[in-house]
Order: sequence, then structure tokens, then C-alpha cells
Amino acid sequence: MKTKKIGFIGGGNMAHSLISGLIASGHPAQQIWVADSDQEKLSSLASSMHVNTSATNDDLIAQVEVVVLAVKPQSIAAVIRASKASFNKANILLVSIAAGINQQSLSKWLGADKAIVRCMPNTPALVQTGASGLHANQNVTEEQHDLAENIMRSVGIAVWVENEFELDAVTAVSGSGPAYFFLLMEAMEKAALELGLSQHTAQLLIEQTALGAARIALESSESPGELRKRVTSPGGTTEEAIKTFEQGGFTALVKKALQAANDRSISLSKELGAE
Ligand SMILES: NC(=O)C1=CN([C@@H]2O[C@H](COP(=O)(O)OP(=O)(O)OC[C@H]3O[C@@H](n4cnc5c(N)ncnc54)[C@H](OP(=O)(O)O)[C@@H]3O)[C@@H](O)[C@H]2O)C=CC1
Ligand SMILES: O=C(O)[C@@H]1CCC=N1
Repeated sequence: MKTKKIGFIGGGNMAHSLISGLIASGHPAQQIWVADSDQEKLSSLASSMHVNTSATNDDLIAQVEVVVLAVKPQSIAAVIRASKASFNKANILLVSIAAGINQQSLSKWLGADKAIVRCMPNTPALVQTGASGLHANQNVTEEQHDLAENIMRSVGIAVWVENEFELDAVTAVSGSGPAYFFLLMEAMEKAALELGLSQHTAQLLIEQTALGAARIALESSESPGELRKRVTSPGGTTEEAIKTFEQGGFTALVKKALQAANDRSISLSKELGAE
């Protein structure tokens, strides 16, 4: 994997996270190419990460063995269509990380014989703790399958899903998931300030608590429910907080939020997909 040339079309938030994680895990920056319509963003990526830049998407495709399509879902069709001829290159693998753009549409725009992996990563790839779901079409070779998996594994964990529809759920759970935890952290910080803590102290305590909770959940054989009970002393403080969360419909609200994200992934595929 280390010797493969990887190109990113779109050098925004997610590409930045993936590229930083790849480099930190030992992938040489000289083996990475980026193209972005925003020249300022491109120069900044090149100077901060020492990756190669390509003046056009076609130049990038000519250089690499795997192209990670990291533009907004709304731009995917135009980007693929504009470079269709360049994608006519032996053994090229397209990895699309766009939310909601399905294999059927990608194949229609790119060509039915092309190797395509759909992937849903997340931004913690930046610090090599990403979580990705992947789905390959029937044209993907074993080597390309391993290549896509190795790219994602170098920045975190990677899980293949058998049915493509599962990627809508992966998007709702782990693709968007970091934002849910950040939202909780933001809300806790506001509450902590009201309770009299300084911003610095509140932030430090919340970040360390989030890290500790995640680590204990990962490393312990107990379920989150069991771990929660260990914190919740009968008649104590946590019990009051949990009761308040549930009176406000917390569990039902989380279910509704994830359903909304899942449904948006499906509606994106209808809005933006090929006819
Ligand atoms: N952010 C996240 O947490 C995650 C995002 N994703 C997916 O990743 C993809 C990218 O998201 P994100 O990184 O947040 O988006 P960004 O908008 O941050 O990045 C996309 C970049 O692509 C550039 N771009 C637009 N059109 C072209 C083009 N024709 N050729 C080359 N570059 C172009 C944009 O430039 P400009 O700004 O000038 O338009 C921008 O710099 C999306 O499809 C999203 O669904 C998946 C998982 C998580
Ligand atoms: O919000 C989005 O649509 C993208 C996909 C998952 C995370 N960010």
C-alpha cells in the first residue's frame, strides 16, 4: 500500500483529515496528489503537508492508481462526467466518500466496467482514530479491495458492509457521529460555565471525560449500559442528571436524529443520483 499513488479530488475538510492521517501513519507525502478548484486551499495543503498538487483533475487522474473523490455530493456528477475520458485508464480505482451517492449513479456516470468503492469515513481520521464503512462494486479486484481497506485502516478502523443500503446507516452513525459528540461537549461546556467553572477548566474536564468514556467503552468488555450504571450511584448525582435527560426524551431524540441522517442520505441519492 505504501508505494501506491493516491489522488484526492477535493482538498476540503475530509480530504485534509484523511491525508493528515495517511501521512502520520507513514504514507509518503510524495505519493499523494491533490486537486481542488480553490487554489488557495490547494497551496495551503501543499505547504502544510508537502503533498503534490495537480492543476486539473485530469492531471491528477493521470498520476495515480486510486482516486478518492472528496467533493460535495452536489459536485460528484459534474466532476466524474468532466473527467470520464481520463478515468479510462487500466486498473484505476475510484473511491467515493460522498454521502448518499450510490453505486448505481457512480457507475452510470463513470462506466459500468469501472472499479468503484463507496466509503463513508469520518473526520477523526485526522488523528488516526477514524471509523469507515466500505462497499465495493463487482468490478473491484482483490488487490483494489485490499488497497481501499488499507487506506482507511491506516487512519482508523474499516468495516465492509455487505449491502449498500447499510452505508446510509453508517453515515448516520459514524460519518456524522463526531458532530453529535461535539454537540454534547458544546452543551456541557455552556452548562459548566453557568455552574461557575472557567472556560479553560470546563473544556479540559469535558475533553478528558469524553476521551476517558470512549477509552473505557473500547477497552472494557462491559456494555455502555453497564458502564453507565457503574457511574450512577443510587440516590446520587448522576441519577438526577440521567432522569432529567430521559424526561426530556433523550433516547427517543437520538433515535429520531439518526433516522433523520439516514433518511437524508437516502434522499440525497434520489435528488442527486443518475436517472
Ligand atoms: N466532513 C465530513 O465529516 C465528512 C464528509 N464526507 C463527504 O466528503 C465529501 C467532502 O466533504 P468535505 O470535505 O466536508 O467538503 P469540503 O467542501 O470541505 O471539500 C470539498 C472541496 O472540493 C472542492 N471542489 C469543488 N468542486 C471541485 C472540482 N470540480 N474539482 C476539484 N475540487 C472541487 C471544494 O472547493 P470549493 O470550496 O471552492 O467549492 C472544496 O475545497 C462530501 O461528499 C461529504 O459527503 C464523508 C464523511 C465525513
Ligand atoms: O454532513 C454530511 O453530509 C457529511 C457526511 C457525513 C458527515 N458529513
